[in-house]
Amino acid sequence: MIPVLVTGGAGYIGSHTCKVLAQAGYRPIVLDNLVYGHKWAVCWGPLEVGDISDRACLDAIIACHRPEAVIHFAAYAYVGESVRDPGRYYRNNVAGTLTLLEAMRDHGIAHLIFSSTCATYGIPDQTPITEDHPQRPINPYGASKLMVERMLADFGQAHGLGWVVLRYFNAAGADPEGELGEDHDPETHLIPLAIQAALGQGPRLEVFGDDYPTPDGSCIRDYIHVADLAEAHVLALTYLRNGGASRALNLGTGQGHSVLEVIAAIERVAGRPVPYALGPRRPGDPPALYADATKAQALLGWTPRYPELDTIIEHAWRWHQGAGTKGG
Ligand SMILES: NC(=O)c1ccc[n+]([C@@H]2O[C@H](COP(=O)([O-])OP(=O)(O)OC[C@H]3O[C@@H](n4cnc5c(N)ncnc54)[C@H](O)[C@@H]3O)[C@@H](O)[C@H]2O)c1
Ligand SMILES: O=c1ccn([C@@H]2O[C@H](COP(=O)(O)OP(=O)(O)O[C@H]3O[C@H](CO)[C@@H](O)[C@H](O)[C@H]3O)[C@@H](O)[C@H]2O)c(=O)[nH]1
Repeated sequence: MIPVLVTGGAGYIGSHTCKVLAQAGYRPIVLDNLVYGHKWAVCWGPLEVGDISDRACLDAIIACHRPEAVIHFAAYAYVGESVRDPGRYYRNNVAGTLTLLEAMRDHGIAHLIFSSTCATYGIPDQTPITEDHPQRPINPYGASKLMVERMLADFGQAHGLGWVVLRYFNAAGADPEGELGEDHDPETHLIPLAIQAALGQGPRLEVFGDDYPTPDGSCIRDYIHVADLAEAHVLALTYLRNGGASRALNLGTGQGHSVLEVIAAIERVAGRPVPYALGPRRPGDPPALYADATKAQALLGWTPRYPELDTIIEHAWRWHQGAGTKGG
């Protein structure tokens, strides 16, 4: 089993990726400070509780497990909070990643896969968004991710680090086998909030804006199944290990769905209404974001297995309805 260090592997996308890594013959070593992650979500290898900005901790973990590569999920990812408290984002996402990169350099770890985001594009000039679209983030969260992308390019030039930057669109859904799911606290994402509203486990959903220049007036996003994201990481690892050149790749289905379409899909899947109210726009929300993900398909041989919105929601619904959260 090839050891791979997975920072943030107790979180939503990281835990799903560990499962697929293990199935592909890797040994995921999770490093997570458990600020947002869950112990119960680490099932396919050891959990090291620690922080990416703790150099001594990184040195000890790397010396002990000798990972061949790093998959780097650990970050804070609340857009609104990043506007109110940018320092928290630059310190954790940028400075923390710098500590990780220096440790990798000093220990001779040559490959890194990084969780970036469509939020680095800001408000797009055109959709679908291709990787060469200008990156003009409109909030500190997106800016922190773009800064890391720049650091990776520089570490590649100077130290020969090989990297794949994966720019996810909207991660959604849950493990098709029901072992894992989305359990953010606080939760801000549309699909879990709408499901919680349908289950009576949360307040009525507020639709952020119905006056956007879109067919039904609500925002359009590209929802990508978390299991498909997980698969892309394993393929990106294979790509780097086979000598592939460093690249940034969009991960999405290429299909946009409006907030009102998502609500309708949840009502269809759940067979019950989603209580919601129309509200004002949320500051910083671009009207429409969806990916041109043909590069990831061409380069990694990646094709989403669950591109249909109803399937994504079915898996999320099953997760929330069953365990809800394993943490209780
Ligand atoms: N969820 C999305 O739609 C989405 C979209 C684009 C990009 N991303 C990026 O993907 C990654 C994973 O997102 P997620 O939704 O799984 O988030 P998450 O919060 O569930 O997972 C992040 C994990 O990182 C851990 N962590 C944070 N800071 C750490 C630190 N300093 N040291 C060690 N562990 C730390 C947290 O405890 C958590 O378990 C993040 O980098 C996020 O920015 C997510
Ligand atoms: O209560 C809610 C929550 C969301 N929305 C809308 O639903 C869509 C999706 O919102 P959300 O699930 O919050 O995700 P985004 O804000 O689209 O995702 C951003 O936020 C992520 C951080 O978690 C980033 O990493 C992504 O790249 C970035 O696109 C947006 O149009 C929101 O306006 C609502 O109408 N009501």
